Amino acid sequence: MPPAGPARTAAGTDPGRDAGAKQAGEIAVTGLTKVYETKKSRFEALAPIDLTVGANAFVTIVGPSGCGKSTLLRIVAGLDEPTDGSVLLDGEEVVGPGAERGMVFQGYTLFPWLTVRENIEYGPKLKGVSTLERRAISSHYLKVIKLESFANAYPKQLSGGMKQRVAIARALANRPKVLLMDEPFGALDAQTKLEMQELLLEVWEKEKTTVLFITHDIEEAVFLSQRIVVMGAHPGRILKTFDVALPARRTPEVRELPGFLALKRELGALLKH
Ligand SMILES: Nc1ncnc2c1ncn2[C@@H]1O[C@H](COP(=O)(O)OP(=O)(O)OP(=O)(O)O)[C@@H](O)[C@H]1O
Repeated sequence: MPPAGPARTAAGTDPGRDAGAKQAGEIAVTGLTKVYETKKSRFEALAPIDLTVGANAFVTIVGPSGCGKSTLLRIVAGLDEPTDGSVLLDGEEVVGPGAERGMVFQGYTLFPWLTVRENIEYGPKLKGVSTLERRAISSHYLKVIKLESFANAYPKQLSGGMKQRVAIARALANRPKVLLMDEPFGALDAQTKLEMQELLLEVWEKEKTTVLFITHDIEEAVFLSQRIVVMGAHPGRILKTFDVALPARRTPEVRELPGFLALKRELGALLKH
């Protein structure tokens, strides 16, 4: 896990954001390619990709299995290198993992030997943030994810949805400008998934973090996103981008709107080919 960013607030204030915090979080991917090469084979995973994700935007990538979604996200995270092209975060080239980019994956990546609170405080602790400030940060995010009463529980005592809430809080505790989420709700049951989607939107509105989100679930993409990027395979490339013209506040009723259903249908048809 990347090290934490500096905590900029004193205990007792809202450590989510403060006036001095650096905002923004614009991702600019330009001419990005990825070729996996061995002595015997050459596989073009990503053809040139150009994609801008504005600061505080919520952008989702959908596409068939193997089209390179995770590869693209890993390169944006700095966990993998592009073959060509670049990723800029607020104009600065991404050359490795960094605290300003938080990751949440499908698998539960919590430390089983740490409590929920200790998991959330892990990043700030690595960075040398004082005990008092760490406590303020974890208390804030425990509230954000609505798990205050589980602060001292261990991951094995939590349900799948609760674990993913902690994973989100742990990423946020590093004060990232960007949250990179790779199928974070893919392993959850249908009802928990819906609850997590609503919680994530609440968190996103509150924390003003840019979100780049991968999913296989078209309904999830339409419900969450301001913009949906559809990728195709062989090689991985962007087929089409949709701006989601739905009310900014995504209440459950939004799922019944004609515009919601029409976009879901259009995406479904596009992904069938
Ligand atoms: N380290 C690697 N070496 C060789 N090929 C790889 C490597 N990592 C990924 N690939 C290939 O690159 C392609 C894109 O993989 P990637 O995991 O990015 O796809 P994806 O769209 O995220 O798929 P899924 O939706 O199934 O998770 C796949 O064909 C995969 O086999």
